Amino acid sequence: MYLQINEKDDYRACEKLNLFIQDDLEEELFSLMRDRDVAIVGAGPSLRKVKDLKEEIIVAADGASRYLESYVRTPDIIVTDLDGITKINGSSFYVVHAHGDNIPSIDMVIEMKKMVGTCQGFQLGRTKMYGGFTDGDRAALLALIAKARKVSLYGMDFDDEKIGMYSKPYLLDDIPLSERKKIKLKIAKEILQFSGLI
Ligand SMILES: Nc1ncnc2c1ncn2[C@@H]1O[C@H](COP(=O)(O)OP(=O)(O)OP(=O)(O)O)[C@@H](O)[C@H]1O
Ligand SMILES: Nc1nc2c(c(=O)[nH]1)N=C(CO)CN2
Ligand SMILES: [Mg+2]
Repeated sequence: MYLQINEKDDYRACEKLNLFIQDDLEEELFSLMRDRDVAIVGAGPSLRKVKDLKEEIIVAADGASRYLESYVRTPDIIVTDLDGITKINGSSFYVVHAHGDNIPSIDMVIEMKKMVGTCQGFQLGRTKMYGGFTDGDRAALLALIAKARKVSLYGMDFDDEKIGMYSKPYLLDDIPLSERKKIKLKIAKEILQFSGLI
């Protein structure tokens, strides 16, 4: 089993996302995290143990944003490939990742007040590439690049046998890891180890 990522589709996705980007808000995004204590929150099963966060800035990885909005506080930043969220809130800064498997969902960015777009393999126009693979490790690298004072991880369960229920809007409970998700989490773990964050 491998991920079967289609480079041409990734390119098309990046082209589409770039068409939606009017202003380059990268500096505004970085300034939210610079010299701040930043919490990066993933959607692993341990997310439901997060009751409050002391960090000044909360960055949610995709589906984790739905839990945080309901039970903790609205994330300052949401890093998403658009399949973990169902609606756009008016206050978070969105970092949207385009790839070959989310091309139709890219339309959702129209509603976002503040957005930076990222792609993989190609950097076109105003899109960015900060490194990383899954929304969680991409969010963590973003905080490092933005020069956060301290980066703390929550809801990141790379060795768990389960995918957390907040990973997708249609899940009602944690579910066993699929082969595809296992590979994705292995890549994410290696990136975070290489970055010295775990
Ligand atoms: N056991 C886990 N289950 C789900 N997410 C996890 C787990 N452990 C860590 N995470 C992190 O939480 C992040 C958010 O989860 P989510 O499933 O919404 O991510 P995603 O990157 O959008 O994945 P997908 O490829 O399924 O869209 C992941 O990107 C991953 O980095
Ligand atoms: N084409 C494609 N690219 C990706 C995908 C995916 O499902 N398809 N998932 C990712 C991590 O969540 C990162 N990149
Ligand atoms: Mg997702």
